[in-house]
Amino acid sequence: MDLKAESSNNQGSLQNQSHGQISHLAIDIGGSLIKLVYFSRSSDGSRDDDTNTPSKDRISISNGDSNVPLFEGRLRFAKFETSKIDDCIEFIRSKQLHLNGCWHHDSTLREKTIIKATGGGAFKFADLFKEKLGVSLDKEEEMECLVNGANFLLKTVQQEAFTYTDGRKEFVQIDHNDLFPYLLVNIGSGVSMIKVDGDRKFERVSGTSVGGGTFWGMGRLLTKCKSFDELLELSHQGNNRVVDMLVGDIYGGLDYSKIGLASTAIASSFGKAISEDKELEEYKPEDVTRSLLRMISNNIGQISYLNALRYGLKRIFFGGFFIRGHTYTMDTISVAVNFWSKGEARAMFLSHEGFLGALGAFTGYEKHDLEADQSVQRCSAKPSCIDGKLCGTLSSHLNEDENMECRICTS
Ligand SMILES: Nc1ncnc2c1ncn2[C@@H]1O[C@H](COP(=O)(O)OP(=O)(O)O)[C@@H](O)[C@H]1O
Ligand SMILES: CC(C)(COP(=O)(O)O)[C@@H](O)C(=O)NCCC(=O)O
Repeated sequence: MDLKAESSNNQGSLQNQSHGQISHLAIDIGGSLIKLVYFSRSSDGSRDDDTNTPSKDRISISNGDSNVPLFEGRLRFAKFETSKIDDCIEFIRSKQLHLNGCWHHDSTLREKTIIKATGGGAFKFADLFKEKLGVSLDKEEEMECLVNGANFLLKTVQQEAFTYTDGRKEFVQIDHNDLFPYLLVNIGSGVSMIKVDGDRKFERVSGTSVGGGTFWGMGRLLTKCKSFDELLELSHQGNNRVVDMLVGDIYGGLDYSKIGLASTAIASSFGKAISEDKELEEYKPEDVTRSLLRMISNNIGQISYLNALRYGLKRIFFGGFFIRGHTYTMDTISVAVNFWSKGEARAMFLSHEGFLGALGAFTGYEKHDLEADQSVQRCSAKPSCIDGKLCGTLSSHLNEDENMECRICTS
């Protein structure tokens, strides 16, 4: 297949864009947030139109048969609250991302643009996308997308996984030959725990409904915070000991050494509230928030560890937007895993934490390649790294808009 020729045939539909040429939009519509990943292609082979990105900072797309780059550009990330899905649709429309999801080669089918989509919203909002943008959502299984996204990142991005202990972030070098098995814990609105044994080899072994949605929902009710970030910021300033009942509160300031509990350990989350004659308004919102965050993070850390123990897994990777790169959250989860495993298991975090599902859906474009369907051959364009054939090193950072950008450096 001559992908270059097809690409230039397609030029017409792309010319009107004021930014780099876009292709392969994938979307993950979760209970709380919508995540988008799309590929923005350099039109002149040297620079991204809207970014001044040096030409070495590029992701390459090959036709799957070879590693010869056909397109260069970058993967872009964006997110929206699911409750503001209209803003997301407007964003897609304004950037014309929907015109370049999976574009049919066959002119009779050109009207039928398909976008790879995952998460419950791919079902819930399919009609809305059809009605507002005229696109069909090609549904990819959510757990499969999470695993594909995690495996892709762990194999491709140099500084993707890191530990967080005692306020120190330390990147972990992943040995590709020794990646499996591991436990993937995705903390979204709810929490899924997946035992990953290889590429496309996995089993969802557990989950809990006490997750990110619980923190955001309860936090909102208890503090009247208007945004998730405000809630996180508050928790940063709080002291959970004002709200939580500690072992020392029960044991007259002493440790309960016989069962290994320090006087400072939490005996009962929110437990102090029962013994004090105080109304909610008399507690500082920052203390309540801190206690809530700690309760939820501890609980997830503990259940994760128990599942790792159940299946003999030493490594636990945490993803999902609940973590939000928040140091206190990561610290609490790390301490919980370390405490319960007596130092045997390690909590690791992912730089692209919230985009696992969307990236996994993005890699789904590969499948069309395998199906070798003439009508969808254009879909066989894919980042060569997804194929496992690395062109370079993917690096990432958070930009000011908190949209993450990641690039492949071809040096
Ligand atoms: N800007 C935000 N708005 C709402 N929730 C956020 C935000 N940033 C992080 N979160 C947290 O991330 C969770 C959603 O994580 P995510 O992985 O996107 O899951 P889902 O796929 O269920 O939407 C929310 O429940 C909340 O705890
Ligand atoms: C149903 C879900 C897979 C949906 O994913 P999400 O939108 O929360 O990312 C997730 O919320 C979940 O795994 N909840 C926990 C359900 C349970 O195992 O009890």
